[in-house]
Amino acid sequence: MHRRFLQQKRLQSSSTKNLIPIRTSLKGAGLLQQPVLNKGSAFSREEREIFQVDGHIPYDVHSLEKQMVRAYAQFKRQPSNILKHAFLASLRDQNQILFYALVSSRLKEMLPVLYTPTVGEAVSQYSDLFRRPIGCFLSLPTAHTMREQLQSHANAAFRYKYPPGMKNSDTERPFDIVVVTDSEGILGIGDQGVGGISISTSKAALYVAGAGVDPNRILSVVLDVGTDNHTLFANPLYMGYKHVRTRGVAYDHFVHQFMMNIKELFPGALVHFEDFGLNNAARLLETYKPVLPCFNDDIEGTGAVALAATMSAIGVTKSKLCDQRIVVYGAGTAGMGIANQIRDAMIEVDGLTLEEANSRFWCIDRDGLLLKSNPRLQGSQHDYARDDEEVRDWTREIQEQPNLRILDVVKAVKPTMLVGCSTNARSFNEDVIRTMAEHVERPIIFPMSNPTSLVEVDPADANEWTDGRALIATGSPFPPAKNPITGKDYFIAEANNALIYPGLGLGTIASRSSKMSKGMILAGVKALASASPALEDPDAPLLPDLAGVRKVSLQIAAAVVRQAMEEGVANINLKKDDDAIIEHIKFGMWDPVYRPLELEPEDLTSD
Ligand SMILES: NC(=O)c1ccc[n+]([C@@H]2O[C@H](COP(=O)([O-])OP(=O)(O)OC[C@H]3O[C@@H](n4cnc5c(N)ncnc54)[C@H](O)[C@@H]3O)[C@@H](O)[C@H]2O)c1
Ligand SMILES: O=C(O)C[C@H](O)C(=O)O
Ligand SMILES: [Mn+2]
Repeated sequence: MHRRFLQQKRLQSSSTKNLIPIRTSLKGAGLLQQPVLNKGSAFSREEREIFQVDGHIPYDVHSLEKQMVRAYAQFKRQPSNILKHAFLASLRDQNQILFYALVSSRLKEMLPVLYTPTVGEAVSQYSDLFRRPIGCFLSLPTAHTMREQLQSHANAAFRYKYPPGMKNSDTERPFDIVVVTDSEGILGIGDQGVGGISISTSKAALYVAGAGVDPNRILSVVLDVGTDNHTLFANPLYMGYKHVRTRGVAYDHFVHQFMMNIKELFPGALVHFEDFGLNNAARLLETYKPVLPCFNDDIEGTGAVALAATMSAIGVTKSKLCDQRIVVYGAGTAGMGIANQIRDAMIEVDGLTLEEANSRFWCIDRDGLLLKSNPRLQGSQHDYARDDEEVRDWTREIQEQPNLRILDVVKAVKPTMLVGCSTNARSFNEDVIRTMAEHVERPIIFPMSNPTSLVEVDPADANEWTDGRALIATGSPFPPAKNPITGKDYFIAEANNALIYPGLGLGTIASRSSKMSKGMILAGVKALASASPALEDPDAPLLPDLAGVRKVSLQIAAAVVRQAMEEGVANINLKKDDDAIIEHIKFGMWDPVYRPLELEPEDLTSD
């Protein structure tokens, strides 16, 4: 049995996998309405006859390529990015293959529409633009039937049925990945109530387009516990639970009920937490890490991509991680995630002690520089809070500031690296950047806040104020900046977690791991850093282009699988050999191609 499976696996591991027929009993209008199976004008003559599609569609048969030409022209005709986003959502709802084929073929152009920054608008205008629901809406008042609601999604998810003898992707659990948000901290735009579903569906789309995860094996969820957003309350069209945001015991109970249902109904599935609020994100991750495979994209994904960009930058500056003096501006979910990830790497790579590594960071939040005397410190902030004594050594001019702001800290610390996760637009002003650049040859500057309007500094400005010396990475996509000295374009690395989470997720599910460990994340970071264009050319971007994420994801996933096997958390029977690992991952990847359709045998006999 096992040998036969391996033989089939070998047979199917090339592109022939895409030619395995799918069995269905759907016909006619029913078939056209199933986005997973619908081919629209691409149903072949034979399929049209067998599946009674004739009459439901114009006569001519079109290839997927021709359909993409038409869909792209329609996309281009949409007058704004938000309408382009809505167009793509409709396409996804009609024909899943065409949607992913189009998006994958033009990732560079489509990503900013499908994802950041446009997804921010899609979330905030969700109730106004609503057409058809995609995803799973778990609302607090209907918590008593949560299990049935999740089960109903599992039942409704399309499952491929391959002919006997072929591997069936319908394995023991209905979903491999569950992307969930409670919408309290969407990007930098805060509480967005039920509209947060669009961040979940958008992150899910990137697992597919960016890493080849099967779209039918991802569940996108919003936990609707109410909202404190007054604009949403004032909107008569608002579609969520109109109630102040539930907090405390009732909130924790609801989240716990959700997590326990996932564990029981979808055993081993990876839970991807997205855009939870500051008071919950780290706490929930810590609570559930030991319970089931889970991952917080804003903490771990952002930390991971920032660490990869940092490794790449220190390759250019020819320095070590432990040589960096790092100012983190905005000590929240993402800021602390980044500090923790870089700090842990200083320990692992450079052999620093925890204390030594912590001492390389100066973190600033609303109250200014985090000091040990501050009674409002929370979570990881305690690790990085500076001794009040230290500040007493700073110049009188700095000490006399009411609370230490970014410019004061930059003057005193002379950082090599400045990271922004504050949502405070344009806070890295000319003074801050010029002061930093006075003391360091190649200032490393990562304004990470999203969407575009919230960026701490426009990379074009940072580039100009540093005479083109800055090594820059941003959270949202930006056009290249001109080097004021050489006149050459400097391409800005997009340090968005989307460059790494799809690969981390793919590696975790491909290894069927019982968790996503720190070691697995670090392995993924190293794989991403080793794909940096700046390794070859110091004037090239610090990270590979997000448009090439699918290729990078495979390398990241392979590193993750290898590490999972080494740590003994993987649940697969595979040789620890790079080719075997890559082959195994590729085998499980989903491609947007039309597979031949075959009628269920019972339908054949009953006809
Ligand atoms: N590039 C990426 O991949 C990526 C990933 C995650 C988050 N982000 C971005 O980072 C930003 C923060 O996200 P988060 O999830 O950490 O939010 P968060 O609310 O958890 O943290 C924001 C922190 O900034 C602080 N802050 C706000 N205004 C400030 C000010 N004026 N001065 C100093 N500190 C201030 C807040 O007190 C809070 O601690 C968002 O814009 C988000 O889009 C980017
Ligand atoms: O969603 C993004 O673009 C990245 C990140 O998860 C964020 O919250 O900003
Ligand atoms: Mn996020």
